Amino acid sequence: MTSNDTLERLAQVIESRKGADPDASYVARLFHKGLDAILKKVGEEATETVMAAKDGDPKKIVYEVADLWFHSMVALAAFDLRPADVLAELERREGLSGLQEFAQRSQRKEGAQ
Ligand SMILES: N=c1c2ncn([C@@H]3O[C@H](COP(=O)(O)OP(=O)(O)OP(=O)(O)O)[C@@H](O)[C@H]3O)c2ncn1[C@@H]1O[C@H](COP(=O)(O)O)[C@@H](O)[C@H]1O
Repeated sequence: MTSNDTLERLAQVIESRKGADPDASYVARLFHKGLDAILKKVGEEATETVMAAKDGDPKKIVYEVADLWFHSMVALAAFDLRPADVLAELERREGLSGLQEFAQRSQRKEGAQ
């Protein structure tokens, strides 16, 4: 079993919660509350990840990043996007140095001016 399978399985569960009973499911409740509530959770979990990293406790960091990934996946689902879309973008970037990509972006900006 690969980690891609885990993400895809979770994405399917998240998708199945659209329109489900908000009293029976946390994800259904988030969808029911709407995009602002979902994005608020993403922001909170990002902050909690930073705090865990500042504490330097590896277990806490993994726990908070799991919360962040999970809520980010709910946000993706709100836009009918899937983990495969993000993985495809990461694959596209594979082997392209961040510095190289930044230089290309700067050149494009200069060309546009
Ligand atoms: N991976 C998760 C997952 N990660 C975190 N959470 C929930 O996210 C909620 C918010 O987390 P917070 O850190 O904000 O905790 P909190 O309870 O608000 O409390 P504080 O941290 O503020 O003190 C908690 O209730 C967690 O249980 C999750 N809820 C669901 N899933 C997955 O989603 C599936 C569907 O869940 P349901 O829709 O509830 O059936 C589950 O089977 C899981 O696989």
